[in-house]
Amino acid sequence: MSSTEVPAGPAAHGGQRDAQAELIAAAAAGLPAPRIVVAPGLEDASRRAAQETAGILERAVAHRGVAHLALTGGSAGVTLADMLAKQLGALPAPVLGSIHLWFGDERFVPRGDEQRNDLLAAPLVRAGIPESAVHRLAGPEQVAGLEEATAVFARELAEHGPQDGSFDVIHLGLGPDAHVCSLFPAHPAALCTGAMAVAVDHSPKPPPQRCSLTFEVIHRAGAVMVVAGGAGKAQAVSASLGAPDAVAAPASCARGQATTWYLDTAAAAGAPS
Ligand SMILES: O=C1O[C@H](COP(=O)(O)O)[C@@H](O)[C@H](O)[C@H]1O
Repeated sequence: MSSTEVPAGPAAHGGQRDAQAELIAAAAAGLPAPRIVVAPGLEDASRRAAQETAGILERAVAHRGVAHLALTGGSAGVTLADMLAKQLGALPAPVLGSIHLWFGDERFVPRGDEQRNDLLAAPLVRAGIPESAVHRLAGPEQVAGLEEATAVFARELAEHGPQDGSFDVIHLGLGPDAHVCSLFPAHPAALCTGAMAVAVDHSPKPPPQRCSLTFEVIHRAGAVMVVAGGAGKAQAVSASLGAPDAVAAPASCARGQATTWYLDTAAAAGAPS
């Protein structure tokens, strides 16, 4: 099945969508429950995540000669990128030269547009990650449309991405509606199975066209790190740390082989005690 086929898309009937939602929730429920780390502020929470990320990537390069990290956008993405640049800047050049950067989701707007998540790669490139190892979604000025951009991205993932689609680390921000990547509540694209990347049209959050990794890829990751700060995220935290439900709270299905939520105290107000 190609990445551009969205089996749970508008053409999919309700029963099919229900079945895919159940499949995703069951897969998430079979993975280890998230560990929760609470820090005083978003910067501290991001620093903790960045420290653990740098350690995992360094060990991956030592073992396999290569490491793959998917970054997030949004408020957490900004602090995470800065903290990570500090941590990675301390690693030897050959390690930095073996790290590949991807994006858990990207907005389908022109390259360089301020809405692009991939602008967050800048501090990491300044820290020593080669620009050639930054894997960016094509913009509308480069391809015919979102479907083609998603297909090209999925091909790049298959050819140059992690073996078996297993990222070493995936960073995820948390939307106030409990979305992760561009997998939104009640949006058919969130239920895509059988593909690594999915085209997300009519996103409830602007811009309306995006490309996202799927839950299948998130579930295969060695480490999934959800980072969130602020009281505005507390309700989403509460909705997401219960039983997995891909439709009502996609973040509840955001689990990998190991999952950690790094929260500041305000966001952690929504976490179970
Ligand atoms: O649109 C997006 O939103 C989420 C969360 O963003 P925030 O600004 O509410 O923290 C982000 O994780 C995702 O990567 C991004 O594209």
